[in-house]
Amino acid sequence: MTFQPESLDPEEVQSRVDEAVADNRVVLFMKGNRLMPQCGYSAKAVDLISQYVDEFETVDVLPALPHYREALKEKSDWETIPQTFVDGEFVGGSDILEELDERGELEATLTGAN
Ligand SMILES: N[C@@H](CCC(=O)N[C@@H](CS)C(=O)NCC(=O)O)C(=O)O
Repeated sequence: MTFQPESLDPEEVQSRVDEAVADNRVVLFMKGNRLMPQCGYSAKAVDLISQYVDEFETVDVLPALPHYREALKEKSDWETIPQTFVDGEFVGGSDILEELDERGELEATLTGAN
């Protein structure tokens, strides 16, 4: 059987991004998935988030990378992957997650705890 990559057009990707951000408190757009990240930055973001929340959504951008890059940039004004959104708001990539963690602010950012 031949493997057929998923074919996604820009509008489909835009609505997947909108829905993922709207429907999940914490969502990480990444390369690969939680179990098999395909980029060190995505792996770092998974590790940082997993310290504080068990349940979070991940979206693999690799099946349509150029479309996801554009759709995400529209929302976040951020050029690179990974991208984390919490409660509908863009939080950052892996460096920003790390900075928040070093300042002791990541848990509260992810959980809404004060
Ligand atoms: N410093 C960035 C690193 C992220 C990064 O440089 N990502 C690269 C490699 S995964 C990227 O998105 N490149 C553009 C692309 O692949 O479209 C962060 O804080 O997240």
